Amino acid sequence: MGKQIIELAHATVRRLGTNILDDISFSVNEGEHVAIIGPNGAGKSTLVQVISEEIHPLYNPLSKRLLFGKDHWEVLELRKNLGIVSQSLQFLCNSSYSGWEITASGFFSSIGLDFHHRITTEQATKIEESLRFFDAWKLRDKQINRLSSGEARRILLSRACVHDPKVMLLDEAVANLDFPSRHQYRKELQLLDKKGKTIILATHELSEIIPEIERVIVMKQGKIIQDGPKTEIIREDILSDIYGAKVFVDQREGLFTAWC
Ligand SMILES: Nc1ncnc2c1ncn2[C@@H]1O[C@H](COP(=O)(O)OP(=O)(O)OP(=O)(O)O)[C@@H](O)[C@H]1O
Repeated sequence: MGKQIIELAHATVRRLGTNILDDISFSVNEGEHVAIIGPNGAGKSTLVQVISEEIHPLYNPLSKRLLFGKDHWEVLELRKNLGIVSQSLQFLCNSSYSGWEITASGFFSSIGLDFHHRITTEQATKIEESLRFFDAWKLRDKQINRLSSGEARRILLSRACVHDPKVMLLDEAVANLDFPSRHQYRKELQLLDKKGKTIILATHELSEIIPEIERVIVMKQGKIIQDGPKTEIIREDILSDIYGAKVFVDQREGLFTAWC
């Protein structure tokens, strides 16, 4: 396992008088993959946003946020190391930018392209490579708001990967995908693993947790209440306790599903 690339200590985020992240501490090593699960409102997206510096935790003398070994980042510089498909980026799908423009905007952490954005020949090559990698080259001229959810998600993944980030931060990236598209998405995650990326994904969909993801974090009410090997956490007794309802778990071909 590689060196530590994300380290959070005592991170608290407060909204409307409530701690929506409550004294969270955790770290991720280079090349490690982590799935974050937990009930609605547990704080999963907030944690992802803290990692990407979309949200800043409250100051506390004990708190720490080290990303790639540094505690201060210029946001655009930090984003070069992160490939993000977050809830807050989903609205990109309602824009009329083409698949190519959305992918290109990953170089600038922008929403589509603006008049001052100049794409170099080298960047154009990377845009094509990223679109082809996610089998989305044929979608390059199509407006994203005219694509299906699965097609749009492939464009968002192309955007997230175009600058060859070290870490992929994926928040509910399979929402609205049909079964074959989920299958395709898992293959895309496995390709990211083969490329040596660190994958951090927040999900309700346990089948998104590909065999290569071995560590699972469970959040509830803004806290991390479990953090460990997948096989020790995705269990009926533990999930039933977390969700407050009888949860059934099945495992097949290295993938889990759960239902109530
Ligand atoms: N801007 C905000 N103002 C007030 N409360 C907020 C704000 N953003 C999030 N929250 C609250 O913070 C809590 C955590 O939200 P978050 O989106 O991180 O949870 P989540 O685990 O990702 O949920 P879900 O699985 O439903 O997407 C929720 O109770 C939510 O209502």
